[in-house]
Amino acid sequence: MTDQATSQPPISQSTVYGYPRQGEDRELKRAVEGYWAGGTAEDLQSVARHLRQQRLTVLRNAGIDEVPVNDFSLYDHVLDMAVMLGAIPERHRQAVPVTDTPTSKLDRYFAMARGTADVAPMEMTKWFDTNYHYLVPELRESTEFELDASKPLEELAEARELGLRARPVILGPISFLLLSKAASGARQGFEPLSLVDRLAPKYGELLQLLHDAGAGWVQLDEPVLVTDQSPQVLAQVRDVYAALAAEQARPKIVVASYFERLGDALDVLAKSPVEGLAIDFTGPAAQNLTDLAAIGGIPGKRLIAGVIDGRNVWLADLQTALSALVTLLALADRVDVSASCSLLHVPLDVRLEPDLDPQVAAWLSFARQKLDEIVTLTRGVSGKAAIAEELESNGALRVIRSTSPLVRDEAVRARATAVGADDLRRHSPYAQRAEQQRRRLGLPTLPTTTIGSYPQTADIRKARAGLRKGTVTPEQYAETMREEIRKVIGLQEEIGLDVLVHGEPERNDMVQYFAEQLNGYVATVNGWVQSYGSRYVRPPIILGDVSRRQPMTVEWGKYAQSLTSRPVKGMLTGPVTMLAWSFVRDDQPQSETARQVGLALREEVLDLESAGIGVIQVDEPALRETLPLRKESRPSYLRWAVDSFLLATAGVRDQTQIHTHMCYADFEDILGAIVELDADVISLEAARSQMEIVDELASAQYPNEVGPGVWDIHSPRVPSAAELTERLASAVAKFPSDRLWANPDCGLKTRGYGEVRETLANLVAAAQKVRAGGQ
Ligand SMILES: Nc1nc2c(c(=O)[nH]1)N[C@@H](CNc1ccc(C(=O)N[C@@H](CCC(=O)N[C@@H](CCC(=O)N[C@@H](CCC(=O)O)C(=O)O)C(=O)O)C(=O)O)cc1)CN2
Ligand code: MET
Ligand SMILES: [Zn+2]
Repeated sequence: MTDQATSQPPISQSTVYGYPRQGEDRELKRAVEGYWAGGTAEDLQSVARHLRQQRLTVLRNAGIDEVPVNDFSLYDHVLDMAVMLGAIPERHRQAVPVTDTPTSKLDRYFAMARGTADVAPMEMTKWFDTNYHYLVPELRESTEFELDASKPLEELAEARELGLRARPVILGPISFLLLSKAASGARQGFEPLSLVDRLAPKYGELLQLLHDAGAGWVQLDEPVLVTDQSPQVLAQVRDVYAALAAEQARPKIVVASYFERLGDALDVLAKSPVEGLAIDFTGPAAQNLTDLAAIGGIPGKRLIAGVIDGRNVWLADLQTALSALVTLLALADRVDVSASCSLLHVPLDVRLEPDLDPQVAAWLSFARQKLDEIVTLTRGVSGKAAIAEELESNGALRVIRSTSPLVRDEAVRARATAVGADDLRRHSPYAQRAEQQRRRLGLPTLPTTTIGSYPQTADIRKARAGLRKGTVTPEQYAETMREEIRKVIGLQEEIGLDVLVHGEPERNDMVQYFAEQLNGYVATVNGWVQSYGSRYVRPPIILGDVSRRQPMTVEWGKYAQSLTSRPVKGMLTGPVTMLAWSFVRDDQPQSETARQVGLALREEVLDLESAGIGVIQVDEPALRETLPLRKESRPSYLRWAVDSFLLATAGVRDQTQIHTHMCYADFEDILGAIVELDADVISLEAARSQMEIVDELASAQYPNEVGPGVWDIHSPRVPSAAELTERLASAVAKFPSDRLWANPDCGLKTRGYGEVRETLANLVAAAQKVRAGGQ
C-alpha cells in the first residue's frame, strides 16, 4: 500500500452501531428508577435528551464520521421496536390506555417492560450469547402492525441539529420476527415469521419517513442471520430485502450482522439489492473474511467492517485489523471501519477507573477507547504511514502484556496440566451417594430450599458503599453482614424451610464478588454494562492465570451453619458463569481459563466440606447462554464446560450433596450436558414455562434430583399456596417424587422482604400439602 496525497478524500470513514446508554454516572438508571418512584415524565425525558446529546458529542469529538441514532433506549431496543411497530400485547393496551398525555405512552412502555399490579410483563430473555436481556415481542395471527416512527425521527433530528451525519439503527424485519414469540392464545403452530408480508410495508413506510427527514443511510440489524437458518428463512430474507430495496424514496440500506459468521446468509445478502453490509470480522466471526473473499466480495456495495471487538475490553491488535481492512478494500466498493457490534456490551471509559493499575489500564479499551481505535484505523486505511506511531505503541503494549508476570503463573499452569480423568468423577455413582446423603441430611420428600440470595436491601448496599468510602470499618461491615445472616437464618427457620442458605448479603454480585478475591482477575468500580432495563453489572476482567488466594466464602458459611441445626447450603459461582459474565482473555482458549477457575473453586468446595457444610451449590446460570450460536461449535464447548464444573465439584465425599442452579429456560439443547454435570440436585427455571422442563427431564430419564422452580421471582407478584401446590403436583405427576425438590426459580436479591416472606410460607405449605398427597 502506498501513501495517498493528503488532498484526496479519505478512502474510509469511521462509524459505530451503538454506544453505552447509561451515562458516566449511570444517570439513566437514576432517572428511570426516579420516574418509577413517582418522578415526572419531563424530568426523565430531559435526562434522556441530555444523555443522547452528550453521547453524540463524544462520538463527534472522537472523530466518528457517521454516528448511529435510535441505539439509545429508556429500557430496551427490542421493546422500542415492538412499540414502534405497534406490536403491543392486548393486556398492556387494556391495562394502560393511551391518552393524549406523553405520560400514558411512557407508562404503557414500562408496563410492557415490568408489568403492573394486574398484568404480567413481556418475557425477558438473553440477547444471543451476551449477558444483555431483551423483551420478547408477542405476536399472533391477528396482529396488525401500526408504525410510530417518532423515536428514530426525534433522535435523527437531534443529531442533525448538532450538524452530524447520522444513520438510524433499526432492528430488521427478519430478526424482529424471529426474536418474537407466539402470544398466548395464538393459533396452534402460529409462527411470527408468517407475518413478514404484513410487516414489510411498515418498514417501507419507516424508510420513507427517514428519507424525508434527511437520512442518507439506514442500518437494518439482522443478527439472527448468524444463527443456523433454513433455506426457507433465507428465501424470506431475500424477498423482504428485495421488496424494501424497491421502495421509491428511501435511504440507502446497510444490513448489519454480528457475533458470528454469516455462513449461507452471506451469499443471500451479497446478492440482494441493498447498498451495504456491516459484517463482524472478530472472534468466531473472523471466518467472514475468508467467506467474503470466496464469494468474490460485494462489488458495488458499501462494507462496514467490524474489525474492533465490540464485546471485549482488550486493546485491539491494530496491525492485524489494518491488514484485514486492506484485504477488504479489494472486496467492496468502499470499506468503512467500525466495532464488530454495538458498544453497549462494554463499559464506557477506562479513564473512569482510578483504582486500576495504570499498566493494566493501558492494555484495555472500553467504548470510548474503541472510538479512538476505529478512528485511527480509518486514517490508516489511506496510508499506514499516517498511523505509524499508533501502530508502534500499540504493538509495544501488546508485547508487554503478553510477557507480563501479571499474566503468567507457572504454578497454576502446572496444576492445570496435572488434572486427570479421576479428578472429573465423583467417587461413587449417584444412587450410592443419595443413600448416604439421605442418612446424613434426613430431609423429607419434596425438600424445600431457596436458590441463595435474599433481598439486597438499601441498608446492605449502604454498608458496602460505606466500607468502600472508609466511613464503615471492616469490623462494622462484617457485623452488619452477620446481623443480616442471623435475620435470614431466623426467617427461614420460622417459615420452616428444609435446606437453608446464608442469603449472600456480602456479595455485590455473584461473579464480581469472587473475581475480587481471585488472582488473575481485576474488577472495575465504574465499568457498568447494562444487563436489563435499569439493572447493570460490572463484569470483571480476567487478565492472567487464575488461582485462589485464600478461602472466599467459608467464614460466612460456617457462621450461618453455627446458627442452626438445619443444613445450610454453601454457595459458589461455577467456572462457566465466572467466564461468561466477565471479560475473558483473548490470549488463550476459554477451556484453559475455565480449568483454572475450576481448580480454584475445587479448593473452595473442599474447604467448605471440611468446615462441615454438607450441601454445596455451584451455580451455572450462564451455561446455556454461552452455548455457541452455531451448532457445529457446540460439542467442544459443552465438553470443557462440563469438565470445568466436574473439576470444581467432583472432589467431595459421597455424603456431601452437590447442587447446581440454572435460571434461563431453553434447556433442550443442553440436556445431555446437564446429565453429565452429575450434580446431586439441580434447580431450574420452570414457572414461566409452565413446568415444561419437567417433561423434558422425565423423557430424558434424568437420573438425579431436580428442583423445578415453582415461583417466578422475576415478577413482584406473590403466587398463592394453591398455585404453587398445583405446580408442584404437576411436577410430581411427571417425575419420581422422591427425586423432586420445591424451590423458587432463582435468587431473591431483587425482591422485597414482604413478598419473600409471604411466598416462601406459601411454598412450604404447598410442599406439605403435596407430600400429604393433596392437590
Ligand atoms: N454478573 C451478573 N450477571 C447476571 C446476573 C447476576 O446476578 N450477575 N443475573 C442476571 C441478570 N440479573 C441482574 C439482577 C440484578 C442486577 C442488579 O441489581 N444490579 C445492580 C448493581 C449490583 C451491584 O453491583 N451492587 C453493588 C454496588 C451497588 C451500587 O450501585 N452502589 C452505589 C451506592 C449505593 C448506595 O449507597 O445505596 C454506588 O456505588 O454508587 C453492591 O451491592 O455493592 C444495579 O443495577 O443497581 C443486575 C443483574 C443475569 N446476568
Ligand atoms: C442468576 S442465578 C443466581 C444464583 C444465586 N445463588 C442467587 O441466588 O442469587
Ligand atoms: Zn438464577
